[in-house]
Amino acid sequence: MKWTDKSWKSIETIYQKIIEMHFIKELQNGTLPLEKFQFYMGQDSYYLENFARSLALIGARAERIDHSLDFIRFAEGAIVVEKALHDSYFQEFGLVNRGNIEPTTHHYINFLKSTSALDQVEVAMAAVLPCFWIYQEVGDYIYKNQLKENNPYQKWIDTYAGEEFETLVIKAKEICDLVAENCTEIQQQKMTDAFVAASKLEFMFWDSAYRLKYWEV
Ligand SMILES: Cc1ncc(CO)c(N)n1
Repeated sequence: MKWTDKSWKSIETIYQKIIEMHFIKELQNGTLPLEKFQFYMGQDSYYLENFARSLALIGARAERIDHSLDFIRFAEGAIVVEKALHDSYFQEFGLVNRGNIEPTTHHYINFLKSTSALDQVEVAMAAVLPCFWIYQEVGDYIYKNQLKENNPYQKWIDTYAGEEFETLVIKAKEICDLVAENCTEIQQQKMTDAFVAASKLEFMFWDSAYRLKYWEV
């Protein structure tokens, strides 16, 4: 079985929980309170910036030069999406600035950066894969199950349900499968562990936005 198939099986229950989340359901039918989306956007701006830094690090560390190019392009893509948040979405949704880095974002971006810097590069590739794959699955899921026209969050949904994003996800999955073939069982398990940890953090990222989870002290 491919590493990606095996690893998706191990996050199937996390994925099911994600699509049942209040945040996702309300994003889907357009009833998500603005304040929660604003919190999410501000945090996502920090997330995307640091996701891009992690992707660039992986690009620098990849064994194969074509994989370096792919990851450098992924990094560029994340910066372009972050720029779109700042240049248009912030204004459209009435966000003045992105605020501070709140606890879950802090956890997630530091997990990505430390994994990308210090762990085996194949493990780092596995750690960033849920950022692509879960968003594509969730984007497609929302797109197919929309309940309402004139959803204020439509543009956000289209970003991740589109073909352009799908192409990136296919590439990121292919690279993980390819590099996993040259890994030992133990190394492959470490890849899966990183994939599972990032998937849990994806859940927490939406959950924290729904709860407006700020630092308490
Ligand atoms: C938290 C999070 N994960 C993944 C993506 C998609 O790259 C995003 N925009 N935000």
